[in-house]
Amino acid sequence: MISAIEAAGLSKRFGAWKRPIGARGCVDMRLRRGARQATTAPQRTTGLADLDFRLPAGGICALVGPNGAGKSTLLALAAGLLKPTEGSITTLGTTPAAARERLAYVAQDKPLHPHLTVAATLRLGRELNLRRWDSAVAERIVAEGELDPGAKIRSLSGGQRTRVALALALGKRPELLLLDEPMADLDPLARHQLTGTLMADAAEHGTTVVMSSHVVAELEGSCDHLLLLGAGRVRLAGPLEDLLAAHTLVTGRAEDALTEDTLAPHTVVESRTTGRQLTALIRPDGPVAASWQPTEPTLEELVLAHLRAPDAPPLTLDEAQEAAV
Ligand SMILES: Nc1ncnc2c1ncn2[C@@H]1O[C@H](COP(=O)(O)OP(=O)(O)OP(=O)(O)O)[C@@H](O)[C@H]1O
Repeated sequence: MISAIEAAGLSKRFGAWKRPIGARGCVDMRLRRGARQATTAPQRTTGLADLDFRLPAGGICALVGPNGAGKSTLLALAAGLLKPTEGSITTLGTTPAAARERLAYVAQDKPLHPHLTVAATLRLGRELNLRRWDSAVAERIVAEGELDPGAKIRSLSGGQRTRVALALALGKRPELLLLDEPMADLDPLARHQLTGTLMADAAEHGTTVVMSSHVVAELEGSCDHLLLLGAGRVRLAGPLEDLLAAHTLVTGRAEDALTEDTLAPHTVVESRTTGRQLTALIRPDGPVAASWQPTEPTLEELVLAHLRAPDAPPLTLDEAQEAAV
């Protein structure tokens, strides 16, 4: 089965040259001459470190993680706007550059031509994608936001620009849609309505959608794959149903837990004590002791527990690997 995205040993580091800063905040030439070694040492920031994962085609993948986790970096690599430092990434079974016509990418800052009108922006979208353009969906998204087709992009609010950017992306009728926090500046009603349009359209056309978001509760019920990044690494990856089933949220009396240590056989992702109650997210290894009340976590509980416990062991559930076992 073809993968929407496949990463093998994928790393991305960003380089920057540190300049010595003098007392008044400007570059100090004496420091520059005296400490040549220090002035030219490259400062490397890790965007992604040794990522291995496979995202199957079809369905909606939620890409989550704390600020700086590497979500935007991964989306830009998948879109072919960045090149890996090491390892490889393929999209739709080929290089991101070769897949460019078949994918659409909406960056966090939604770059559009400010001097064009909404109608001219859509016309440009059509001209650039003559073979694939779906004017019906693009015009519907714009119309649902009651945007004036004659309005200049620069006169639109942030949320209205997002709507135009999504209209362009869906109008391209992509096989893979990469969205970087697409709903961040939409009001709750627009968010709800556009999410509905996006999901229905993706389901109808079999589009794979990868969507980064910090609003995890809103992804519940709409995504079927999860990729959780932390510090440039994969923390959780796999079909959402399987990841949820691999975890159990247990609650019990804190004293019982401490004295009996009944959670020891399991992998404890995170545990918290509130008053006399202890709640823990575990990956069970065998039956859970009867003193614990087990429930399946929600997506939000799963993600929050992993965000609170950045050192918890990672878990990747790959459909292909499981089928092979
Ligand atoms: N152009 C760049 N130059 C230098 N460092 C960069 C660049 N782009 C990203 N980084 C660094 O790479 C890391 C990952 O950044 P990235 O923007 O991918 O995170 P993110 O998960 O999208 O964060 P956020 O949730 O805040 O949008 C961060 O440490 C960031 O500082």
